[in-house]
Amino acid sequence: MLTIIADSNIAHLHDYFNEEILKHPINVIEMAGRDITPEALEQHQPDALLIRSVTPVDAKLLDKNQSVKFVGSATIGTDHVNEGYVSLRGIRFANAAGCSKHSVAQYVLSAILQLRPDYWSANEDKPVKVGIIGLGNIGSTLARYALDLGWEVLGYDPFQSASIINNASLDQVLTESDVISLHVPLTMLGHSELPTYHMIDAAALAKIPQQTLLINTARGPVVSEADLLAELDKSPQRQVVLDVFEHEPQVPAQLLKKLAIATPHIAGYTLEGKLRGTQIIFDTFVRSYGEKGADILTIKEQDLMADLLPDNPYHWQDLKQAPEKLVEFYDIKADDSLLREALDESASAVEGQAFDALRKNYALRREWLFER
Ligand SMILES: NC(=O)C1=CN([C@@H]2O[C@H](COP(=O)(O)OP(=O)(O)OC[C@H]3O[C@@H](n4cnc5c(N)ncnc54)[C@H](O)[C@@H]3O)[C@@H](O)[C@H]2O)C=CC1
Ligand SMILES: O=C(O)C(=O)[C@H](O)COP(=O)(O)O
Repeated sequence: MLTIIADSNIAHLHDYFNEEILKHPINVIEMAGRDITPEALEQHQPDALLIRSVTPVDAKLLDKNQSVKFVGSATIGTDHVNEGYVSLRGIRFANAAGCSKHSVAQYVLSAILQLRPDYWSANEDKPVKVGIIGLGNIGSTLARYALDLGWEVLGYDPFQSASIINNASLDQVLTESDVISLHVPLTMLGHSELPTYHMIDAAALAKIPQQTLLINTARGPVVSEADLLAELDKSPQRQVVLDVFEHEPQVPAQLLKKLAIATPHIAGYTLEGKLRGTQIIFDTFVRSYGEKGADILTIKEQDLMADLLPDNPYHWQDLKQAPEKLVEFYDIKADDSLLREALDESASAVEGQAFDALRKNYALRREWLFER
Protein backbone atom coordinates (compact mmCIF):
# COMPACT_ATOMS: atom_id res chain seq x y z
CA MET A 1 0.00 0.00 0.00
CA LEU A 2 1.32 3.48 -0.95
CA THR A 3 0.17 6.26 1.37
CA ILE A 4 -0.05 9.73 -0.16
CA ILE A 5 -0.84 12.99 1.65
CA ALA A 6 -2.17 15.50 -0.88
CA ASP A 7 -3.19 19.16 -0.85
CA SER A 8 -6.95 19.24 -1.43
CA ASN A 9 -6.42 22.10 -3.91
CA ILE A 10 -4.69 19.80 -6.39
CA ALA A 11 -6.94 19.66 -9.45
CA HIS A 12 -8.42 16.26 -10.44
CA LEU A 13 -6.28 14.55 -7.80
CA HIS A 14 -8.32 11.31 -7.76
CA ASP A 15 -8.60 11.13 -11.54
CA TYR A 16 -4.86 10.56 -11.57
CA PHE A 17 -3.95 9.02 -8.24
CA ASN A 18 -6.26 6.02 -8.03
CA GLU A 19 -5.68 2.27 -7.90
CA GLU A 20 -7.20 1.62 -11.32
CA ILE A 21 -4.75 3.96 -13.04
CA LEU A 22 -1.75 3.13 -10.86
CA LYS A 23 -2.58 -0.58 -10.64
CA HIS A 24 -1.35 -0.52 -7.07
CA PRO A 25 -3.06 -0.19 -3.68
CA ILE A 26 -2.90 3.43 -2.56
CA ASN A 27 -4.34 5.45 0.26
CA VAL A 28 -4.75 9.14 -0.63
CA ILE A 29 -5.25 11.38 2.41
CA GLU A 30 -6.46 14.86 1.38
CA MET A 31 -6.02 17.93 3.55
CA ALA A 32 -5.58 21.70 3.30
CA GLY A 33 -2.05 22.52 2.21
CA ARG A 34 -1.41 24.50 5.40
CA ASP A 35 -2.40 21.39 7.45
CA ILE A 36 0.40 19.25 6.01
CA THR A 37 2.52 19.43 9.17
CA PRO A 38 5.04 17.27 11.04
CA GLU A 39 2.13 16.01 13.15
CA ALA A 40 0.20 14.92 10.04
CA LEU A 41 3.30 13.08 8.79
CA GLU A 42 3.78 11.46 12.20
CA GLN A 43 0.16 10.28 12.16
CA HIS A 44 0.00 8.98 8.59
CA GLN A 45 3.62 8.05 7.71
CA PRO A 46 3.11 8.89 3.99
CA ASP A 47 5.31 7.57 1.19
CA ALA A 48 4.65 10.68 -0.89
CA LEU A 49 3.50 14.28 -0.49
CA LEU A 50 1.58 16.05 -3.24
CA ILE A 51 1.61 19.73 -2.42
CA ARG A 52 1.05 23.24 -3.72
CA SER A 53 2.79 26.49 -2.82
CA VAL A 54 1.39 26.90 0.69
CA THR A 55 3.16 23.85 2.18
CA PRO A 56 6.74 24.58 3.28
CA VAL A 57 8.89 21.47 2.73
CA ASP A 58 12.03 21.71 4.83
CA ALA A 59 13.81 20.28 7.86
CA LYS A 60 11.02 21.48 10.13
CA LEU A 61 8.52 19.35 8.21
CA LEU A 62 10.68 16.30 7.53
CA ASP A 63 13.40 16.03 10.20
CA LYS A 64 11.45 13.51 12.29
CA ASN A 65 10.02 11.65 9.29
CA GLN A 66 11.57 8.67 7.54
CA SER A 67 8.63 7.58 5.38
CA VAL A 68 8.48 10.28 2.68
CA LYS A 69 10.39 9.34 -0.47
CA PHE A 70 8.66 11.60 -3.06
CA VAL A 71 7.46 15.20 -2.98
CA GLY A 72 5.55 16.59 -5.94
CA SER A 73 4.57 20.27 -6.06
CA ALA A 74 1.85 20.93 -8.64
CA THR A 75 3.25 24.44 -9.02
CA ILE A 76 5.89 26.26 -11.00
CA GLY A 77 7.48 28.14 -8.13
CA THR A 78 9.59 26.11 -5.73
CA ASP A 79 10.51 28.73 -3.14
CA HIS A 80 8.37 26.86 -0.59
CA VAL A 81 10.69 23.83 -0.86
CA ASN A 82 14.22 23.59 0.53
CA GLU A 83 15.46 21.58 -2.43
CA GLY A 84 18.97 21.19 -1.02
CA TYR A 85 17.61 19.61 2.15
CA VAL A 86 15.18 17.37 0.25
CA SER A 87 17.98 16.18 -2.02
CA LEU A 88 20.29 15.50 0.93
CA ARG A 89 17.53 13.34 2.41
CA GLY A 90 17.40 11.29 -0.80
CA ILE A 91 13.81 12.39 -1.41
CA ARG A 92 12.76 12.75 -5.08
CA PHE A 93 11.29 16.23 -5.71
CA ALA A 94 9.39 17.44 -8.75
CA ASN A 95 7.60 20.67 -9.56
CA ALA A 96 5.33 21.37 -12.55
CA ALA A 97 7.56 23.65 -14.57
CA GLY A 98 5.70 25.60 -17.24
CA CYS A 99 2.26 24.25 -16.29
CA SER A 100 0.53 27.62 -16.21
CA LYS A 101 2.80 29.70 -18.44
CA HIS A 102 -0.01 30.63 -20.82
CA SER A 103 -2.43 31.23 -17.95
CA VAL A 104 -0.13 33.78 -16.30
CA ALA A 105 0.85 35.43 -19.58
CA GLN A 106 -2.83 35.79 -20.47
CA TYR A 107 -3.57 37.21 -17.01
CA VAL A 108 -0.88 39.86 -17.59
CA LEU A 109 -2.25 40.70 -21.04
CA SER A 110 -5.75 40.99 -19.56
CA ALA A 111 -4.48 43.42 -16.91
CA ILE A 112 -2.62 45.54 -19.46
CA LEU A 113 -5.49 45.69 -21.94
CA GLN A 114 -8.06 46.30 -19.21
CA LEU A 115 -6.11 49.33 -17.95
CA ARG A 116 -4.77 50.50 -21.31
CA PRO A 117 -7.21 49.38 -24.05
CA ASP A 118 -5.55 51.71 -26.55
CA TYR A 119 -2.61 49.28 -26.54
CA TRP A 120 -4.70 46.97 -28.77
CA SER A 121 -3.98 49.35 -31.63
CA ALA A 122 -0.29 49.87 -30.91
CA ASN A 123 1.91 50.20 -33.98
CA GLU A 124 5.25 51.62 -34.99
CA ASP A 125 3.76 55.14 -34.88
CA LYS A 126 2.39 54.47 -31.42
CA PRO A 127 4.74 51.79 -30.03
CA VAL A 128 4.22 50.00 -26.74
CA LYS A 129 7.33 48.89 -24.89
CA VAL A 130 6.76 45.90 -22.59
CA GLY A 131 9.57 45.32 -20.11
CA ILE A 132 9.84 41.69 -19.01
CA ILE A 133 12.10 40.80 -16.09
CA GLY A 134 12.69 37.04 -16.15
CA LEU A 135 12.49 35.32 -19.55
CA GLY A 136 11.80 31.72 -18.58
CA ASN A 137 8.61 29.85 -19.36
CA ILE A 138 6.19 32.63 -18.44
CA GLY A 139 8.28 35.66 -19.43
CA SER A 140 9.12 34.22 -22.85
CA THR A 141 5.47 33.24 -23.39
CA LEU A 142 4.34 36.77 -22.56
CA ALA A 143 6.97 38.02 -25.03
CA ARG A 144 5.38 35.85 -27.76
CA TYR A 145 1.99 37.42 -27.15
CA ALA A 146 3.48 40.92 -26.97
CA LEU A 147 5.35 40.53 -30.26
CA ASP A 148 2.21 39.05 -31.82
CA LEU A 149 0.41 42.29 -30.88
CA GLY A 150 3.14 44.38 -32.50
CA TRP A 151 4.51 45.55 -29.17
CA GLU A 152 8.21 46.02 -28.54
CA VAL A 153 9.78 43.74 -25.89
CA LEU A 154 12.54 44.94 -23.60
CA GLY A 155 13.68 41.80 -21.76
CA TYR A 156 16.18 41.30 -18.96
CA ASP A 157 17.35 37.89 -17.78
CA PRO A 158 21.02 37.61 -16.76
CA PHE A 159 20.89 33.81 -16.72
CA GLN A 160 19.64 33.42 -20.29
CA SER A 161 21.59 34.06 -23.51
CA ALA A 162 21.04 37.34 -25.33
CA SER A 163 18.23 37.08 -27.86
CA ILE A 164 15.62 39.15 -29.66
CA ILE A 165 13.77 39.30 -26.35
CA ASN A 166 16.67 39.17 -23.89
CA ASN A 167 17.95 42.49 -25.18
CA ALA A 168 18.20 45.02 -22.38
CA SER A 169 19.83 45.84 -19.07
CA LEU A 170 17.75 45.98 -15.91
CA ASP A 171 18.09 49.74 -15.91
CA GLN A 172 16.80 49.97 -19.47
CA VAL A 173 13.76 47.87 -18.60
CA LEU A 174 13.08 49.97 -15.53
CA THR A 175 13.55 53.34 -17.22
CA GLU A 176 12.27 52.78 -20.78
CA SER A 177 9.22 50.52 -20.49
CA ASP A 178 5.53 51.47 -20.74
CA VAL A 179 4.71 48.28 -18.85
CA ILE A 180 7.01 46.21 -16.59
CA SER A 181 6.06 42.61 -15.80
CA LEU A 182 7.96 40.49 -13.28
CA HIS A 183 8.50 36.80 -14.04
CA VAL A 184 11.35 35.71 -11.79
CA PRO A 185 11.51 33.06 -9.07
CA LEU A 186 11.85 34.26 -5.50
CA THR A 187 15.52 33.78 -4.70
CA MET A 188 17.33 34.93 -1.60
CA LEU A 189 20.86 36.15 -0.92
CA GLY A 190 23.08 33.07 -0.66
CA HIS A 191 20.89 31.06 -3.05
CA SER A 192 21.48 33.15 -6.17
CA GLU A 193 24.22 35.49 -7.30
CA LEU A 194 21.43 37.86 -8.31
CA PRO A 195 18.72 37.36 -5.67
CA THR A 196 15.25 38.58 -6.58
CA TYR A 197 14.12 39.27 -3.01
CA HIS A 198 13.10 42.95 -2.92
CA MET A 199 14.45 43.34 -6.44
CA ILE A 200 11.91 46.11 -6.88
CA ASP A 201 12.76 48.35 -3.96
CA ALA A 202 12.81 52.13 -3.44
CA ALA A 203 15.85 52.55 -5.68
CA ALA A 204 14.26 50.57 -8.52
CA LEU A 205 10.89 52.31 -8.10
CA ALA A 206 12.62 55.70 -8.30
CA LYS A 207 13.89 54.76 -11.78
CA ILE A 208 10.47 53.71 -13.10
CA PRO A 209 8.64 56.57 -14.87
CA GLN A 210 5.39 57.65 -13.20
CA GLN A 211 3.29 56.54 -16.18
CA THR A 212 4.77 53.03 -16.35
CA LEU A 213 2.42 50.20 -15.40
CA LEU A 214 4.08 47.71 -12.99
CA ILE A 215 2.73 44.14 -12.75
CA ASN A 216 3.86 41.46 -10.27
CA THR A 217 2.60 37.92 -10.78
CA ALA A 218 5.88 36.31 -9.65
CA ARG A 219 6.15 36.25 -5.86
CA GLY A 220 5.16 38.95 -3.43
CA PRO A 221 8.61 39.48 -1.84
CA VAL A 222 10.15 40.32 -5.23
CA VAL A 223 8.63 43.76 -4.57
CA SER A 224 9.31 45.51 -1.27
CA GLU A 225 5.80 46.22 0.03
CA ALA A 226 7.01 48.96 2.36
CA ASP A 227 8.89 50.73 -0.46
CA LEU A 228 5.94 50.30 -2.84
CA LEU A 229 3.55 51.76 -0.28
CA ALA A 230 5.84 54.74 0.26
CA GLU A 231 6.10 55.27 -3.49
CA LEU A 232 2.32 55.03 -3.97
CA ASP A 233 1.82 57.53 -1.14
CA LYS A 234 4.16 59.92 -2.97
CA SER A 235 2.78 59.17 -6.44
CA PRO A 236 -0.83 57.95 -6.11
CA GLN A 237 -1.33 58.16 -9.89
CA ARG A 238 1.03 55.21 -10.45
CA GLN A 239 -0.66 52.09 -11.81
CA VAL A 240 0.40 48.86 -10.07
CA VAL A 241 -1.13 45.39 -10.51
CA LEU A 242 -0.42 42.73 -7.88
CA ASP A 243 -1.52 39.13 -7.96
CA VAL A 244 1.03 38.22 -5.27
CA PHE A 245 1.76 39.99 -1.98
CA GLU A 246 4.81 40.14 0.27
CA HIS A 247 2.88 39.02 3.37
CA GLU A 248 0.43 36.65 1.67
CA PRO A 249 -2.18 35.49 2.60
CA GLN A 250 -2.67 38.78 4.45
CA VAL A 251 -3.15 41.87 2.26
CA PRO A 252 -3.03 45.26 4.03
CA ALA A 253 -5.94 47.59 3.26
CA GLN A 254 -3.66 50.58 2.75
CA LEU A 255 -1.88 48.74 -0.07
CA LEU A 256 -5.02 47.23 -1.58
CA LYS A 257 -6.68 50.65 -1.88
CA LYS A 258 -3.74 52.04 -3.85
CA LEU A 259 -3.54 49.27 -6.47
CA ALA A 260 -5.01 49.55 -9.96
CA ILE A 261 -5.81 45.80 -9.96
CA ALA A 262 -5.37 43.35 -7.07
CA THR A 263 -6.15 39.61 -7.21
CA PRO A 264 -5.62 36.72 -4.75
CA HIS A 265 -2.73 34.84 -6.38
CA ILE A 266 -4.86 33.40 -9.18
CA ALA A 267 -2.91 34.36 -12.29
CA GLY A 268 -2.17 30.68 -12.89
CA TYR A 269 -5.65 29.49 -11.95
CA THR A 270 -7.01 28.10 -15.17
CA LEU A 271 -8.39 24.61 -15.69
CA GLU A 272 -5.56 23.93 -18.12
CA GLY A 273 -2.87 25.33 -15.82
CA LYS A 274 -3.93 23.41 -12.74
CA LEU A 275 -4.62 20.20 -14.67
CA ARG A 276 -1.20 20.38 -16.33
CA GLY A 277 0.29 20.75 -12.84
CA THR A 278 -1.34 17.51 -11.69
CA GLN A 279 -0.40 15.70 -14.92
CA ILE A 280 3.26 16.69 -14.62
CA ILE A 281 3.69 15.55 -11.03
CA PHE A 282 1.73 12.37 -11.84
CA ASP A 283 4.17 11.62 -14.66
CA THR A 284 7.17 12.18 -12.38
CA PHE A 285 5.57 10.11 -9.62
CA VAL A 286 5.07 7.20 -12.01
CA ARG A 287 8.59 7.52 -13.39
CA SER A 288 10.02 7.72 -9.89
CA TYR A 289 8.30 4.62 -8.56
CA GLY A 290 8.59 2.81 -11.87
CA GLU A 291 12.38 3.29 -11.77
CA LYS A 292 12.60 2.16 -8.17
CA GLY A 293 10.77 -1.07 -8.67
CA ALA A 294 8.66 -1.96 -11.68
CA ASP A 295 6.61 -4.16 -9.39
CA ILE A 296 5.34 -1.05 -7.61
CA LEU A 297 3.92 0.74 -10.61
CA THR A 298 3.73 -1.05 -13.90
CA ILE A 299 2.02 1.71 -15.88
CA LYS A 300 3.65 4.13 -18.23
CA GLU A 301 2.90 7.83 -18.11
CA GLN A 302 -0.59 8.39 -19.39
CA ASP A 303 -1.78 11.70 -20.78
CA LEU A 304 -5.12 11.87 -19.03
CA MET A 305 -5.54 15.58 -19.64
CA ALA A 306 -7.24 15.17 -22.99
CA ASP A 307 -10.06 13.21 -21.36
CA LEU A 308 -10.46 15.71 -18.53
CA LEU A 309 -10.52 18.96 -20.51
CA PRO A 310 -13.83 20.16 -21.97
CA ASP A 311 -13.60 21.56 -25.50
CA ASN A 312 -12.00 24.96 -25.58
CA PRO A 313 -13.58 27.37 -28.09
CA TYR A 314 -11.29 30.24 -27.20
CA HIS A 315 -8.56 31.11 -29.68
CA TRP A 316 -6.05 33.94 -29.37
CA GLN A 317 -6.33 34.79 -33.05
CA ASP A 318 -10.12 35.25 -32.69
CA LEU A 319 -9.62 37.34 -29.59
CA LYS A 320 -7.18 39.57 -31.44
CA GLN A 321 -9.85 40.24 -34.07
CA ALA A 322 -12.46 41.13 -31.45
CA PRO A 323 -10.83 42.87 -28.47
CA GLU A 324 -14.19 43.46 -26.85
CA LYS A 325 -14.39 39.69 -26.33
CA LEU A 326 -11.46 39.85 -23.90
CA VAL A 327 -13.68 40.95 -21.00
CA GLU A 328 -16.28 38.31 -21.92
CA PHE A 329 -13.49 35.73 -21.85
CA TYR A 330 -11.85 36.99 -18.64
CA ASP A 331 -13.04 39.96 -16.63
CA ILE A 332 -10.00 40.58 -14.44
CA LYS A 333 -11.82 43.41 -12.66
CA ALA A 334 -14.31 40.85 -11.34
CA ASP A 335 -11.44 39.06 -9.58
CA ASP A 336 -10.21 42.43 -8.32
CA SER A 337 -13.68 43.18 -6.89
CA LEU A 338 -13.81 39.81 -5.11
CA LEU A 339 -10.57 40.58 -3.30
CA ARG A 340 -11.68 44.10 -2.34
CA GLU A 341 -15.02 42.74 -1.07
CA ALA A 342 -13.03 40.41 1.22
CA LEU A 343 -11.42 43.40 2.92
CA ASP A 344 -12.08 43.39 6.69
CA GLU A 345 -12.12 47.09 7.54
CA SER A 346 -11.91 46.35 11.28
CA ALA A 347 -8.66 44.47 10.64
CA SER A 348 -7.52 46.94 7.98
CA ALA A 349 -6.62 43.97 5.83
CA VAL A 350 -7.84 41.00 3.85
CA GLU A 351 -7.28 38.28 6.42
CA GLY A 352 -5.49 35.05 5.56
CA GLN A 353 -8.53 32.81 5.80
CA ALA A 354 -10.51 35.06 3.45
CA PHE A 355 -7.62 35.14 0.96
CA ASP A 356 -7.27 31.34 1.08
CA ALA A 357 -11.05 30.92 0.68
CA LEU A 358 -11.07 33.09 -2.47
CA ARG A 359 -8.38 30.83 -3.94
CA LYS A 360 -10.00 27.56 -2.86
CA ASN A 361 -13.37 28.59 -4.28
CA TYR A 362 -12.00 30.27 -7.38
CA ALA A 363 -13.94 29.45 -10.55
CA LEU A 364 -11.07 28.25 -12.72
CA ARG A 365 -10.77 30.21 -15.95
CA ARG A 366 -10.01 28.61 -19.32
CA GLU A 367 -6.82 29.37 -21.23
CA TRP A 368 -7.25 30.70 -24.72
CA LEU A 369 -5.37 28.62 -27.29
CA PHE A 370 -2.36 30.48 -28.68
CA GLU A 371 -2.12 28.35 -31.78
CA ARG A 372 -4.91 26.75 -33.71
N1 LIG B 1 0.93 34.25 -9.70
C1 LIG B 1 0.83 33.00 -10.09
O1 LIG B 1 -0.27 32.39 -10.06
C2 LIG B 1 2.04 32.26 -10.55
C3 LIG B 1 3.30 32.71 -10.25
N2 LIG B 1 4.41 32.04 -10.69
C4 LIG B 1 5.74 32.56 -10.36
O2 LIG B 1 6.38 32.97 -11.58
C5 LIG B 1 7.77 32.63 -11.49
C6 LIG B 1 8.35 32.50 -12.89
O3 LIG B 1 7.74 31.41 -13.55
P1 LIG B 1 8.43 30.76 -14.84
O4 LIG B 1 8.70 31.81 -15.85
O5 LIG B 1 7.64 29.58 -15.24
O6 LIG B 1 9.81 30.27 -14.21
P2 LIG B 1 11.15 29.91 -14.99
O7 LIG B 1 12.02 29.25 -13.99
O8 LIG B 1 10.82 29.23 -16.27
O9 LIG B 1 11.76 31.34 -15.38
C7 LIG B 1 12.27 32.22 -14.40
C8 LIG B 1 13.33 33.06 -15.11
O10 LIG B 1 13.79 34.06 -14.19
C9 LIG B 1 15.16 34.26 -14.45
N3 LIG B 1 15.80 34.95 -13.32
C10 LIG B 1 16.20 34.40 -12.14
N4 LIG B 1 16.77 35.37 -11.39
C11 LIG B 1 16.69 36.53 -12.10
C12 LIG B 1 17.10 37.86 -11.86
N5 LIG B 1 17.71 38.19 -10.71
N6 LIG B 1 16.85 38.80 -12.80
C13 LIG B 1 16.22 38.46 -13.97
N7 LIG B 1 15.83 37.20 -14.27
C14 LIG B 1 16.06 36.26 -13.33
C15 LIG B 1 15.71 32.87 -14.71
O11 LIG B 1 16.92 32.93 -15.43
C16 LIG B 1 14.58 32.24 -15.51
O12 LIG B 1 14.80 32.37 -16.90
C17 LIG B 1 7.77 31.33 -10.70
O13 LIG B 1 9.02 31.10 -10.06
C18 LIG B 1 6.65 31.57 -9.69
O14 LIG B 1 7.20 32.13 -8.51
C19 LIG B 1 4.31 30.90 -11.48
C20 LIG B 1 3.06 30.42 -11.79
C21 LIG B 1 1.84 31.04 -11.32
O1 LIG C 1 2.64 27.64 -9.75
C1 LIG C 1 3.01 28.60 -9.03
O2 LIG C 1 4.19 28.93 -8.79
C2 LIG C 1 1.97 29.43 -8.43
O3 LIG C 1 2.18 30.54 -7.98
C3 LIG C 1 0.63 28.81 -8.26
O4 LIG C 1 -0.35 29.63 -8.84
C4 LIG C 1 0.41 28.66 -6.80
O5 LIG C 1 -0.85 28.20 -6.58
P1 LIG C 1 -1.10 27.46 -5.16
O6 LIG C 1 -0.08 26.35 -5.12
O7 LIG C 1 -0.78 28.47 -4.10
O8 LIG C 1 -2.49 27.00 -5.21
